[in-house]
Amino acid sequence: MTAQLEYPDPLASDALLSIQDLWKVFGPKADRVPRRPDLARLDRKDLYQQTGCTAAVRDLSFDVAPGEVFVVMGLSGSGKSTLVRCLTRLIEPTAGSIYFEGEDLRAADEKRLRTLRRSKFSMVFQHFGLLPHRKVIDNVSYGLEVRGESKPDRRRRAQEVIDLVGLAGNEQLYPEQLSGGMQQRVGLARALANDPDVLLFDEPFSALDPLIRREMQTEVARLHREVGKTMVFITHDLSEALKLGDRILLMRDGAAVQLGTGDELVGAPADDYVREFVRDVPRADILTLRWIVRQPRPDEQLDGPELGPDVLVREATRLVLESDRPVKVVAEGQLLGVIDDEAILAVVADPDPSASRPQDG
Ligand SMILES: Nc1ncnc2c1ncn2[C@@H]1O[C@H](COP(=O)(O)OP(=O)(O)OP(=O)(O)O)[C@@H](O)[C@H]1O
Repeated sequence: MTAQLEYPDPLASDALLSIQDLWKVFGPKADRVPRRPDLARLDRKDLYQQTGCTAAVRDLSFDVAPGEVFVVMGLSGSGKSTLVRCLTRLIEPTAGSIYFEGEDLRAADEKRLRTLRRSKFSMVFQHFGLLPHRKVIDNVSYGLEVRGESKPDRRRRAQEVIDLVGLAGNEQLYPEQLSGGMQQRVGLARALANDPDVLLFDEPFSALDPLIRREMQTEVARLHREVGKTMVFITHDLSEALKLGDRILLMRDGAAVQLGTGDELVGAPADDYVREFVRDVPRADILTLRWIVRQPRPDEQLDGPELGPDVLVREATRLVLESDRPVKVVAEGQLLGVIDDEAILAVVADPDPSASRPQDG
């Protein structure tokens, strides 16, 4: 199975965000590029040579489901920041449509957009964007102040989210008195204070050192479990994408290379570019038994232990290797197939992701 790019129908879908045929082209007479197939199909270099334009976002279509963590991943310059800014029209798209809760955002006027940006979306930036002369509590409640909420309401809500992100006790400090990780917690608290429908993260942890970065990823995963917000999360870091993303959109030169779950990218890379991207991922930590189950042979005894298809290969390794019979993979009482030592070792020991193929069911 190769993960498919999705082409959503905003009227039919229950997506929170639905993006269709979205383009952002920078340069002279940019709007001719999406309209003219002879220009639209040029690669980055040729497009620039012929028109002086760069397509930062190139014909993207995808849905984000309510409650989903949707990760946009790609190397520097692949168009991630431009894409996330197009979603709320902080950058005006050149072509395509954006539906949010069924509303056509490209038809919204500036006043409506400001209201939406203030009440429905919150952004968390790489460089925190905190106000240096305001204490933590006042940074967190700033958005509520802009919205005109009363002081007691602001304080109550700010304290709630400060507690939620683990900043209690630091309310009266100024940003410069905090470490990078703590400053980003303030950024998170500020984003949550507005109680938005969607949190947009633009490489929020890139400036943090690796240990703090991992801690913050765990924090975001926990917050997501606790508050269940829809998140669009931009990163160039594959392990971060795999850790956080329900689905991952991999971009290259503005275009979608693959959209799928982490295990789809790792187990069924759409092309050599994705294969190279995921080459060093420990596959046993990402692939589930679904990817390596096979039909039993007629002579095989089917009285071995049972596991579900969504168990990670790493977690199943010991049981499978210790069992003298094939382990059965069972979902809802139905036998999907079996796993043997060979299948496990192929994933644990074989670095080539093209070796695995998922089984249906
Ligand atoms: N205002 C602009 N004018 C012209 N070109 C731009 C502009 N903004 C972005 N670009 C170009 O669009 C492409 C995508 O940029 P973008 O910043 O969205 O990528 P990115 O994946 O977010 O990269 P990074 O991680 O380095 O921020 C790049 O080639 C960039 O040079």
